[in-house]
Amino acid sequence: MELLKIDKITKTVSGTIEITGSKSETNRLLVLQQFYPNLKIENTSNSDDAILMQKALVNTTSEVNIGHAGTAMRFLTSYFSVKENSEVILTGSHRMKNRPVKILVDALTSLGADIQYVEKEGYPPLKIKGKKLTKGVVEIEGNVSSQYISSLLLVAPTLQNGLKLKFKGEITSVPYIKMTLALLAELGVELSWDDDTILIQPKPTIEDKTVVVESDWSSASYYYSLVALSPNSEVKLSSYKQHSLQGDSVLANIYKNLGVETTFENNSIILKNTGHLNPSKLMDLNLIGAPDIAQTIVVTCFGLGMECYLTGLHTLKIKETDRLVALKTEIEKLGGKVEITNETLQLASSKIINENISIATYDDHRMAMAFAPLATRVSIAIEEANVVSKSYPTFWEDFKKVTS
Ligand SMILES: O=C(O)C1=C[C@@H](OP(=O)(O)O)[C@@H](O)[C@H](O)C1
Ligand SMILES: C=C(OP(=O)(O)O)C(=O)O
Repeated sequence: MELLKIDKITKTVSGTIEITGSKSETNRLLVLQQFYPNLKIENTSNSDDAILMQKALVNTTSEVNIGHAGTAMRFLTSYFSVKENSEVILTGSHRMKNRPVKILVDALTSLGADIQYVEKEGYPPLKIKGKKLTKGVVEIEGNVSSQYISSLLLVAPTLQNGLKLKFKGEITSVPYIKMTLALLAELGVELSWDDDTILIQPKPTIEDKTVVVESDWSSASYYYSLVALSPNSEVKLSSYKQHSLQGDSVLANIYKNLGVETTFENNSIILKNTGHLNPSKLMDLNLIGAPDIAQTIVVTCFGLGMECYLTGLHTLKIKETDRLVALKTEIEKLGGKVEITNETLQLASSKIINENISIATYDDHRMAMAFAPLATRVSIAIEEANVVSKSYPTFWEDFKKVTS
């Protein structure tokens, strides 16, 4: 699928959709399942990134190519470092070769790992020779990506003395670190987090355990946007919990201010357009804990003609693309006005002026999915629409189901 043209939506948005398990939870549990084979996982993510992860973990060849899957790249760096007697080249897409891993590689090397850069220092591909790591204390910078920390935490209970991890400076995307710790705790790993130090005790085996993954909140964000932009709309999504491990569940609170009410019913959430919205209100949010929903929120505000000021966005520059630049470029094509710095984005209250604009997606699934709800306003086209498969392969079928 190359260019996907979406006609202006005229129908009231409604319907029921099943979304598969969180990509983040799935990728953590898949690593843990290698250490604890009696762990069973249900409602796993059907995303490309989870499938790539699953294949990489059972790889027997000399090279693993992880494509665009950043979380998988970071988690596998630690996984292969502790896999004794293995040797692998861990590589990825062109973009992956420009997403930094030095902080993680330095931390693993200080624990005794054998990792070499194959091309550019600080970036994949990596040549990793797996060995027993005998050290158990590490210091790490926390402000670039939480994935480095989660990566270390996931292998920590397999180290002979566990791990004492001390942060240097601020920490970004904290809910993802808490998710990692919560999953370890669910498997019976003893751990603590006090001030700047996390302690993980060794855990060679676990009791039989089945974990049912909650569905993906980042994927749910596109329906929040669609409902916010569509009067009288109602969409039901399964399977969600009121007490989520996913930081993106903050969506339910954020979208209250964008006219969407969330009701938890059995295992589902029902999103309803309340019609209560004050478009002259400024959306002023710090998204340091939920970076993946930034694009969705900016586009919703643009569609509603609202001003929005987002902070805590410094990690967006090193994701699938530079998401700050991508947002500015594409919103301005439609007639909006956006100002960005390295960590903030300001959207002026503006109207969509141009129709039938083709939105570039920059190999970024979230660019495609975030802009789709603007079809409630104008006919629009999405370039390379199949990029969505990175996290949500059935997105277009599901989107069509509730919009036509
Ligand atoms: O640990 C995870 O599953 C993730 C952590 C976040 O990355 P950063 O910590 O790099 O912001 C997030 O953006 C990514 O999509 C998934
Ligand atoms: C940033 C993302 O993923 P990753 O870092 O795993 O490529 C994402 O899914 O938005």
